[in-house]
Amino acid sequence: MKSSYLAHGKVILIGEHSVVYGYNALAMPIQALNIRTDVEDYDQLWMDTKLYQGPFYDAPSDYDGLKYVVKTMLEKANSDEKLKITYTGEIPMERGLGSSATVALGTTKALNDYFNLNLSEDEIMAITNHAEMINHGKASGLDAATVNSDYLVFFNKQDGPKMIKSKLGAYLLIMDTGELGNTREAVGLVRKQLDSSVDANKRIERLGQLADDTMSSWTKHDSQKVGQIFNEAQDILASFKLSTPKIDDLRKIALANDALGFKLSGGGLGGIVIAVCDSQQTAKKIAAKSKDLINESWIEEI
Ligand SMILES: C[C@@](O)(CCO)CC(=O)[O-]
Repeated sequence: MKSSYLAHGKVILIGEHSVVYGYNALAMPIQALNIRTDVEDYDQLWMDTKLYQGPFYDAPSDYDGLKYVVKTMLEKANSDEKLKITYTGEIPMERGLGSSATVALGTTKALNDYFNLNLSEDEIMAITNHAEMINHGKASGLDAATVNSDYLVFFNKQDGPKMIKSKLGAYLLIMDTGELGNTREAVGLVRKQLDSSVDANKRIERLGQLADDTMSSWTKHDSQKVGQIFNEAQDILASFKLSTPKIDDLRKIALANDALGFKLSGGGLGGIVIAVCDSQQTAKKIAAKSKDLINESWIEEI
């Protein structure tokens, strides 16, 4: 017997970090980046990824979220079946592209099919979110919701995801700095500042407001305004020490070459950055000018 599930990555447009504290955020799926999870019977419980091939529970601690998913699903199926779980495709890890949520969701859904468990969407998301908690210490649920959506997601912890089908009428340039951004560390760094500074709390609140402002500008197709909001959000994220010298350099290049706005995306401390552009040509020009600083880039119509 065999089952498989293809899950895609995500990019946070605005609201990273503030979403952990209950504010709204906006994130979009990236269909071009995806990972397929295949489950089949085998002579032992086995993991097969590009970076690790071996007994599932002996995998490095980076995979602790997945170990939780497999253990939970085997318990729900009341099974001790030996399985080989193979992950194919690539989403660069620790970049804010949702790789951990993608494989957690893919594993939960593939095992749900394999064992015919018929779990509800809520049960599947609860397992995926718990894996994300294990991976990141504190997870808002935004990543899991977005890798499970084919549309833009407006999200807060209380109400969950709301699908947004309208387009802004612009292009999003996504650039991978190649620097590993550790989400657990980034979330902890913000937490520490919030615990000791009233001003830090005001800045997080403002970040939440900026997500609301983005949503209203989005429905008015006001890409200039969204660009301005991105720039302010980047200033706030940088004030929490989540930016890096490379991100700061990329910002200068993007803004000097007609980007409407620029910010980091995801946990920060490296990872990906995003720029809103009025045309595909502008996005391509910025990517070309940034080529010595980045690993890869993608352009999405938004
Ligand atoms: C930094 C953060 O807001 C996004 C990580 O992709 C954490 C979270 O939402 O769980």
